[in-house]
Amino acid sequence: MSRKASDHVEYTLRSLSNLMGEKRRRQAEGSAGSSAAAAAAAAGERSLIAAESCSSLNSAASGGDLERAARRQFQQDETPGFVYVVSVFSALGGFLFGYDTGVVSGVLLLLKRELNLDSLWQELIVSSTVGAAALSALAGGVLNGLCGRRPCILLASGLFIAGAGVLAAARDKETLLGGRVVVGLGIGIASMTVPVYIAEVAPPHLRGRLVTINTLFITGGQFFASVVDGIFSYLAKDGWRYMLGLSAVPAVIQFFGFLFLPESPRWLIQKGQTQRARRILSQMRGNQAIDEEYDSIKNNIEEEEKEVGAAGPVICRMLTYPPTRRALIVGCGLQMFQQLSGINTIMYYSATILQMSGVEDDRLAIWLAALTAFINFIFTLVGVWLVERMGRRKLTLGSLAGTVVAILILALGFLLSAQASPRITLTPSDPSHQNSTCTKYSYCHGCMLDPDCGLCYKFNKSSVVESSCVPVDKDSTTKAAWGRCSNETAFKKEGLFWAYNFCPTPYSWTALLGLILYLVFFAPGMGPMPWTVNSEIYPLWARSTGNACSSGVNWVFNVLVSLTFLHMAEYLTYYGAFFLYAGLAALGLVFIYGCLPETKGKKLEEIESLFENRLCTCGMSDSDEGRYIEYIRVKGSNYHLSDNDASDVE
Ligand SMILES: O[C@H]1[C@H](O)[C@@H](O)[C@H](O)[C@@H](O)[C@H]1O
Repeated sequence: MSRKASDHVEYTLRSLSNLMGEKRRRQAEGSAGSSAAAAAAAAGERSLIAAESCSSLNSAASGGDLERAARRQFQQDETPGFVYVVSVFSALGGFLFGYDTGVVSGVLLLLKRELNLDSLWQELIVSSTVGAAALSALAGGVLNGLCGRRPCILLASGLFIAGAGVLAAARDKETLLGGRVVVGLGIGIASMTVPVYIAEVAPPHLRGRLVTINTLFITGGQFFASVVDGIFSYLAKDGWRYMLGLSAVPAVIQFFGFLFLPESPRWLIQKGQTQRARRILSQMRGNQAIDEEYDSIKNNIEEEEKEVGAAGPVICRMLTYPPTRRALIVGCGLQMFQQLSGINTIMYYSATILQMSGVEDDRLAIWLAALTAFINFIFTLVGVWLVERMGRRKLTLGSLAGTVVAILILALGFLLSAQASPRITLTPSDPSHQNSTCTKYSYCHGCMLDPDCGLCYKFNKSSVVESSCVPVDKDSTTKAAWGRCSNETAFKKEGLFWAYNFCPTPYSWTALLGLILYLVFFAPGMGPMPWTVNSEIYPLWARSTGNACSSGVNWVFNVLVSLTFLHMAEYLTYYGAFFLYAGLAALGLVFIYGCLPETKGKKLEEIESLFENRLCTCGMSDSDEGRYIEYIRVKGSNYHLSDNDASDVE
């Protein structure tokens, strides 16, 4: 269709679920209102359905090209590049979230020697950031509601810049701890604000994809951090300053970018700044008329205020109003199960899993850990591609089902390795004459689970011989504290090997296979969907608070899982811990199957209706009532544009 011709085309969007909602509302008012009104609504609905089938037939018979051209034009009109620019600038918050949480493992390798950090301080430096993120994500809800999304993103990037400065210049561990807390505060605010902001500026057919880009930036940040860790690990002195300071660069870009970028139009409408909201909305929608969207946001806000009232703290109103209570349960449940599936222990533990499968060199293990982060990143990209094709529900279910299988393979790998664990044949005596626990183990498996010990051994063909369990060096896990394996260059020359945290067995590849499968399945769905779904399931008045709570839940479970993993591994062994994660992930699968409705393609204002009925409907709500039908009218004829399928309208 030529540009000139398209100028005369009139586009109309209709939503059947709006009409359904209206009908339901009228029915609820049934006894008070007249039955004629309900009949009229039903008649309207029937005629619309009739129009749908007629127009489908019509278009199938004659208007294929015209329809396709109209779709294309419609989409072009709907999505100006500005929406992408705004989304990418906000997603830099996700990048910083990923970078600052990911970079710390490389930092610690260098720092613990330079500043003499004991394990308590190392733990403090890692968990203080995650703990601060949990607190600020919760506080971010109030800030978002009061000041808007834009000031919160600016605040987060300001905190990232300040934190990076403090960390790069730190002279002692206390300053470092302070810097990590500041960065954590930034991460928490960014993690809850960015998805909300993107969801509020994006058009419905692109919303899932654009919000998922934020998670792509998170995993991109984690990957970039692992590469930076690899590069600067060669710089023993001050390398960690560069690792930590580098995050200031994207933070400064985001801060200055956001000085020129707009506030969310939905938040502005809620605050009564309607002129500004209209201006920004038309900037975001290009040539497309914004009246319908504007009216629908405004009506929704007014209706919500009538239904829920404006008195009392938002969280209390959310908990007493069934649809938002249900949405909150789904949102927090998703975030909880994301963390309980063990993603961060997999990421943290990847170097060891890789070592188990035969990678002996420490440096190589760091680079292979970067490869793990890369797989996580690339498969999140697959999620960006799939989210508008498969929808959130199918993608999350498929992803979690695959994740459960992958964790089982991983656990099985550890189990087989434990069973095939080599016997310890030598018990050398401690030169300091102190009784070390290490020499008491008779199998490698016990030695591996003790964080103070490692295995020194030789290979005869492919079996382990002359093995001894001895204390690990306090400064470097790559060698023993004393004995045959205490001098790295000498023991390698003698054909000896040192295994810390793993046992050399023929089954190690099973764990490696489990690790790769885990990331392939987890990254496209369970990684991004909890963030994406949370950004869309709450009505405007509850959106900041809902996202604050669910992000808080994510961070709290993140701390819980990472802090308990090593203890769990000690008490339950590694395979026990992974069988437990598999069980928790399977529980999550049941929860998601029962409770997660499909939100693809729906306007934010329509999603609330998905939670109007009882919570666990096993996805039924996306079948009939929730059907979202868009129409375009081309020169007076109705063309059926999409029926729950935004994929073919790009
Ligand atoms: O969605 C993200 C992503 O999957 C990251 O890789 C993970 O580290 C985060 O904890 C999670 O929230």
